[in-house]
Amino acid sequence: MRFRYPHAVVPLFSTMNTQTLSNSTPFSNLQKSLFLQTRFFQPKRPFFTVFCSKRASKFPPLPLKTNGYHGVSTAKVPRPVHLEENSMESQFDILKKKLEVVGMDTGICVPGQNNHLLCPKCQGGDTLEKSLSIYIAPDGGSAAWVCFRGKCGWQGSTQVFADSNSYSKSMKKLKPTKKKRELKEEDLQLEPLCDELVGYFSERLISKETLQRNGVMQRKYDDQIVIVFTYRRNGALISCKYRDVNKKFWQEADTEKIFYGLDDIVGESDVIIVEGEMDKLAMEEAGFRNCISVPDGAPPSVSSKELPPLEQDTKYQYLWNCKDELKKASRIILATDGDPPGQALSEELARRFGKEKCWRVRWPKKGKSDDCKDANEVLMYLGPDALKEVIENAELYPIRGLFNFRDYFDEIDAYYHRTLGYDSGLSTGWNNLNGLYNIVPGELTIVTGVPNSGKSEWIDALLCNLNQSAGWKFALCSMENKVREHARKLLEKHVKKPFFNDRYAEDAERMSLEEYEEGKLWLNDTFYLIRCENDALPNIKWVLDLAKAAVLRHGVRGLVIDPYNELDHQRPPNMTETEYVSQMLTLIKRFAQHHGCHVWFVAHPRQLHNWVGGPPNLYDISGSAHFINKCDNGIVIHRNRDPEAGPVDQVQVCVRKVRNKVAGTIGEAALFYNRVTGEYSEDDRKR
Ligand SMILES: Nc1ncnc2c1ncn2[C@@H]1O[C@H](COP(=O)(O)OP(=O)(O)OP(=O)(O)O)[C@@H](O)[C@H]1O
Repeated sequence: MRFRYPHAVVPLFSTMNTQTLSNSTPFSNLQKSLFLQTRFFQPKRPFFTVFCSKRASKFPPLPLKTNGYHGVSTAKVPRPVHLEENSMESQFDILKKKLEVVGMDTGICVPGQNNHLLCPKCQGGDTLEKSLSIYIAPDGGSAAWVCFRGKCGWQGSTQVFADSNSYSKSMKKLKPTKKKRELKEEDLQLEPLCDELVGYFSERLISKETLQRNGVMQRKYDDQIVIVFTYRRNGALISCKYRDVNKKFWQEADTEKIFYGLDDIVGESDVIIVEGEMDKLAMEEAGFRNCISVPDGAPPSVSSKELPPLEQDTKYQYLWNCKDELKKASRIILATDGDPPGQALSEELARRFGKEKCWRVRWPKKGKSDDCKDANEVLMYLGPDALKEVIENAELYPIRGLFNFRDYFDEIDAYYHRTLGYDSGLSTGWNNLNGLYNIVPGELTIVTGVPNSGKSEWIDALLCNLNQSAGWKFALCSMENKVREHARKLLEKHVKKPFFNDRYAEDAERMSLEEYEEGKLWLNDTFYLIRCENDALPNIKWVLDLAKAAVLRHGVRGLVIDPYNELDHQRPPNMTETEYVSQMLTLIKRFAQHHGCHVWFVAHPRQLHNWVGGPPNLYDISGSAHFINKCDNGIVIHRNRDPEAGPVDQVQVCVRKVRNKVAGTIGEAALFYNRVTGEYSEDDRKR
């Protein structure tokens, strides 16, 4: 069926659903039944058929665009190369001729201002009112007009040349002069709903009482009948929205856009907002009168732009022009459609109301898989109690960056059921450290100790253990190690044999060539080196960028930065070292958490005066107390160098800070260092 809009109304350009009734309701035979009833009104035409345009004019038919007349002048009229001084007059003459063709008496018209004429469409009604306001551009090249009579509302525009500059100017000029029409019910010839329409609503579970209380009417256009939703403020008619059998909507032109049902929310603290009049009526059936509907549907998507100033927020003026009615509203329940445009509308409304004031609903399932899409569907498929439940169970509108624990329940469940992996930490491989220190992905461990205490050796041994037990791979940024020496140390730990048969190997058997070759493959597969090839010092950002690449490309689970003082510290002159360290550790922690990568960061203690050989304190780390403040774990590696105090190969692993009690606690454990292979063991007999 073809559908045409009358002159006095404008189609809704929103994404409002235009499905046919038969598609959108469970009463598939409804449309058919309505058609069968057509004889009641017009024997030969279907009831609710297309809506005719206004009665034929005495003027020749004009090609209509949705907003009125455009066609006459938009034909491709060749534009003169240039216009002479007196061209304005000639343009204006052409324009006047065009306007006369559509019945305007332009004798008194003056360019550059609004002129008031008798409307050729409605002839000014009984009072012969000069209701047509026509603005003619100062250069006489274009005109735009509107009839302010409620019953007419004819509007249009024309221009002398298709690409006339003055055209857009005159259109703009007309806009502010468009005053909102005051509707009179008697002019619109609204009628109470006929029994058939009441029946149609009752099939959608909307009662006659609800229809009457909400002023739902009907209107005849020649031989057509459509539903009329009356938009009122303080009881006065502000606008009308029409709906035909095909679920096509249009509105009275040049009327103020307001929420439907506005009077129902005056003084209410809870306000429900829906996306259509039917939903507003459905809410009433579920016991909620404090509900309003937006007047013109939903946008296709959320705007990526900043909110415009109020006066430029044209699409949402209906939200700004009811501040009084919304004065008491402290809770806005957004119950727009469940489809993407409906959700975009919710977001746009929430942006304007303030998300902290907003709630949202979840539409329940109507069948095995499909969700209800709006309030009327819930009413029809599940009944009023279900709709009531939907509103009562409205949840807080999400605010970016503000969460509740429910948002994380999946993750917390996985933590509880230990399916996340290594949440209590991965064992270091030394049983006597199990209660003290375990490796949790995404944490930062600071390792310190006096020079030569074995910090680097112990970390290397730890990495070998983690690789052996869990297959973890690592990125190494070890500035003090030559690559070949670092390879030797790691291979010795892996093969458990010395690299050379040198003095340090004592009488231990050297690793064989096969063991060495196998070891090389393991080395290559397990460690990724972050090094500045030009002898420059790496800065932390550079290191973390490469570590990120190692995570993404090779799946590394750990990063070693050894040591802090070998990084290139580009500390700005106005920044203290404390501030600098704080920022650097924030970067490292962010990297660790984001990539679930454990970071070991080696930092030296400052020069200790009066040092008597004991392990240093974490607060002794050179640079800043932030090392201990910001890390998740703090470990001091210390070894005995006094033969009289005990075995000199004994190493103390002093766990001085553990933030996560699941992963360990403060304490100390002793390990024994095997000088030949670089291995550490908890049992001195294994040396
Ligand atoms: N418990 C130990 N007994 C004997 N020698 C050890 C022990 N621990 C480490 N070493 C030796 O000390 C040397 C330095 O070890 P390592 O590089 O791990 O120390 P470090 O604390 O990292 O030193 P620096 O702070 O200078 O970087 C190595 O030659 C290593 O073999």
